[in-house]
Amino acid sequence: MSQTFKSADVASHNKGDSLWIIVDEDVYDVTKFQDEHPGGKKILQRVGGKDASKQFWKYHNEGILKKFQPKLQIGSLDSKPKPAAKPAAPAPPSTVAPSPREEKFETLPTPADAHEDEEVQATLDPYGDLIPFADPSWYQTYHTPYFNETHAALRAEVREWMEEEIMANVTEWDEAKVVPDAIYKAMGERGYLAGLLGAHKYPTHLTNARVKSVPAEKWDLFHEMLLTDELSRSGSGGFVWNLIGGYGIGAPPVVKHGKPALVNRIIPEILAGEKRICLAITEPDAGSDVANLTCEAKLTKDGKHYIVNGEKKWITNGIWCDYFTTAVRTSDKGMNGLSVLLIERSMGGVSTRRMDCQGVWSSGTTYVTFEDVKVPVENLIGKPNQGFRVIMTNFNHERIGIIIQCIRFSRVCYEESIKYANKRRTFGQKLINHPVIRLKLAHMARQIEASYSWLESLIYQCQKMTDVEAMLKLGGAIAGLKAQSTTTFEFCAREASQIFGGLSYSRGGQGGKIERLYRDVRAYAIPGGSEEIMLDLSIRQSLRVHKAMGMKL
Ligand code: HEM
Repeated sequence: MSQTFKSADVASHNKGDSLWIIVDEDVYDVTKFQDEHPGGKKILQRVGGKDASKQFWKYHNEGILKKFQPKLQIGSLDSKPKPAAKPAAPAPPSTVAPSPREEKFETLPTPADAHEDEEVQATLDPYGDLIPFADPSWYQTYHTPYFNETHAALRAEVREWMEEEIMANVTEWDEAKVVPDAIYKAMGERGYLAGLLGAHKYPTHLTNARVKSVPAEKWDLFHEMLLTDELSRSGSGGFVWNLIGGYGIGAPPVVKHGKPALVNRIIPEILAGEKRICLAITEPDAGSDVANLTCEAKLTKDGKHYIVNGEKKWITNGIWCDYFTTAVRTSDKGMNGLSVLLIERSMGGVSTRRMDCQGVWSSGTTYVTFEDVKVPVENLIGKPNQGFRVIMTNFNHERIGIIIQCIRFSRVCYEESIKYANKRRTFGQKLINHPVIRLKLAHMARQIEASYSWLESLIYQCQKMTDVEAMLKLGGAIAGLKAQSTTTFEFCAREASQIFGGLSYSRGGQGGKIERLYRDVRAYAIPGGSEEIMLDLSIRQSLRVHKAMGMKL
């Protein structure tokens, strides 16, 4: 925005027929916009020709400016400092430029002997808004044994994308119940889909896409965790599930247990973001109780195909998917009669319809029917009647994804609340000065930090173990943390809602993220194993493992 104005130039545009306002030293022409302003036109006219920054920030959050700037901003005041030139390539993590709203931060001197201690890594530069507990502590100069410069570089890359192309649109997409295909495609091109496979190594053999800021050979599970975490800053389960809800649970079983010919045929296009895949397990009558699934697959007499008939319900992304990683019954022996088949929409007999749900609107929750779908035996994932094992191995990855999202959504609730509490005044005080509000924030923060520390430690264990070892040894703890993170999310959404009051009861606006997340809670507390099932499993499974280790009771 090259045009500059003096305050006096702006002052003359103070009537309905030519109405300009100033926000943060930028000049906006709201003449045409005033009639559509949701807050009314009179309120704009009252500040016509003036600096309306104070009033603007009282009623809006940052997203509004980002969204309307291209349309309404006509220039800046001559008093506004010129922005620093943007680096051409992503800045190395040690020189990540603070955003204009960031405060300058003086890094405390590090004890010289810290570098001699191998266990203590150098801290990374401060990043983000530096609100305590609103980001993981390693963003805020605290020591970390898990994250290094490659993680910091990925963080900068993803956050830049989110800020520039995603954040301002999330509400609109959620209301429209869809995310543009171009965003999913970008997930492929940016190498993010490949990085989210839950594999210990970046799958260079299946894709040419690379993550710009992280060399493929350095990719680890903490990069994957960070990627999901940063995507979740959107504050929309619908957005995150649209991008990774189906893919993140539908693709890994194929890559891990599918025949090489099948993997090589379908996975590259999926990783490129050109084709979509989902996981179809749950049925109208069987959720966590997977041993009772009834969708049947009968082998043809010539042994070359399965004929699949049955229904699947609450299938994330189903309406948009080309491929369905599907649990089917191939014999009547309970959990020993399940198999997993990769069903392709192009085979015919596959119908999908959108389900209207309480939350995660843009995720495409789907009811699927299979009618005499003829599936070649080459599409069997794993061995016949051993599908239960494939499904179980997948659950850890699914649950960890849910945990990461829930913890970040809890942080979003906390962050939005603490920002709002620092500007909203009641009874002559800012909300933050009321102890009852600080108590709410403290209860949110303690649960967020406890959950996140457990998450980091479990990711580290996963990084060190094989999938099978992790499935056996960590299944209990991961189930426990899933329940911990969903209850934390529910708590934070509720408390944030109390802090925002009516603003989180109506959709959109300042409390919009809270209203949406409050509706999204159940989409996390129920699927992937409900809280009740998770808590029970956490003890049962852990006891079983520790008995095998030689536990003495
Ligand atoms: C660039 C200028 C502005 C734009 C683009 C804008 C945009 C919007 C939008 C999109 C909303 C709907 C609620 C939301 O999504 O947050 C809104 C609501 C509102 N705006 Fe503005 N606005 C501008 C300036 C102002 C100014 C200067 C004032 C006050 C002097 C103001 C007062 C309000 C009020 C009171 C509401 C209703 C808030 C509520 O529902 O709680 N706006 N505005």
